[in-house]
Amino acid sequence: MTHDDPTPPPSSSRPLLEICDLNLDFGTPRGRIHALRNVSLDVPAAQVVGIVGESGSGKSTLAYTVMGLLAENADVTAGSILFEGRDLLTMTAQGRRSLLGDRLSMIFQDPMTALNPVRTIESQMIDIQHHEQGSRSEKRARAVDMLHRVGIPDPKNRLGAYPHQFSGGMRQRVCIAMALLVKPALLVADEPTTALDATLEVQIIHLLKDLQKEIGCSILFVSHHLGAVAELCDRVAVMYAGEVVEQGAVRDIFRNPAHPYTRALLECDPGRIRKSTRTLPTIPGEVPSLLGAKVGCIFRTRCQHAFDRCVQENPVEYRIGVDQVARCHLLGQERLVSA
Ligand SMILES: Nc1ncnc2c1ncn2[C@@H]1O[C@H](COP(=O)(O)OP(=O)(O)OP(=O)(O)O)[C@@H](O)[C@H]1O
Repeated sequence: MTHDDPTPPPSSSRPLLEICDLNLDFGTPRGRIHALRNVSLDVPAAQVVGIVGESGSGKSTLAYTVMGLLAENADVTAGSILFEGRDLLTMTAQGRRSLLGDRLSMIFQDPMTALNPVRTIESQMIDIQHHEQGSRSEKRARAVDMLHRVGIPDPKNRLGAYPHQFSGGMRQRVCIAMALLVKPALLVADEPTTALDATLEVQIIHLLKDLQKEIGCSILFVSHHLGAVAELCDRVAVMYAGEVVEQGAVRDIFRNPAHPYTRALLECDPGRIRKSTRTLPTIPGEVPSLLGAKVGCIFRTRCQHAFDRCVQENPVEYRIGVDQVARCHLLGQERLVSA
């Protein structure tokens, strides 16, 4: 990550999505919750980037911020989110609307969040193509083709059905079909398999992988499931209490985790790198309150290696090898890597 590099990279090598030093608070009667702190993350073109971390670490907040679907009490206090070089945070509402459902689309944990229960799948799949050229019958044919590709049996006849007439797994397939029908550059997927049973999860992950390759889009994939991330993603960012503590190539991080939090997550998950669908097990201790300012390492209260510096200073990002960075004082202390 070289966000402070004064020379911008050539546009062809520029990541599709560049999240730089993003800070977001939620105003609450108890005070301000710092849900995202100095989050920097790139999503390269045609790659899948996973976001993992325990519940409450800020994964969904990050995904929703990219999509501009923020709660009323949310306040972005600093940072930028560049999508194809344009800042989504300062863009006009009209500019953002023109991207949604065209260059940017989303799938949710609960398919009913995306589907209108009182309209047929056909009308929703035709509507979502409002940016696309073509007659209604051409759009209908594209919808049938996409439903077929996501594995909906007898798609021509199923077009006239309402969402409640599909099972949970089939509804999520319909949502994937809708999200990919417009051939987005970026698909944001917020725990799309969490509500499904293990067999369905594996099927949906394979489906996403195949379609991502075929369409050539990027995916920002939020998940609790390390196995799903290992299966689908090229890169992964590990979040803890609103911060990205480690990120890099999936293979490097799963083989050689550098941050004690990443290690703890992986050590607790015997199915790692295999096709596990386990949820993240608990690590001893509790996630700290996100209220108020923080000094020092956010993970120190649960870290068995914590020392004085972890209390006094926020860790900087250390580079490990070519494509892996982590925020941990141990990495500087042991002089394993260069800052
Ligand atoms: N509208 C809101 N108002 C106040 N706090 C919020 C709001 N939305 C989220 N939070 C808080 O922000 C923090 C991050 O939540 P978020 O849902 O992004 O975490 P997550 O990692 O996606 O968790 P999960 O895996 O359980 O969905 C949590 O402490 C959560 O309680």
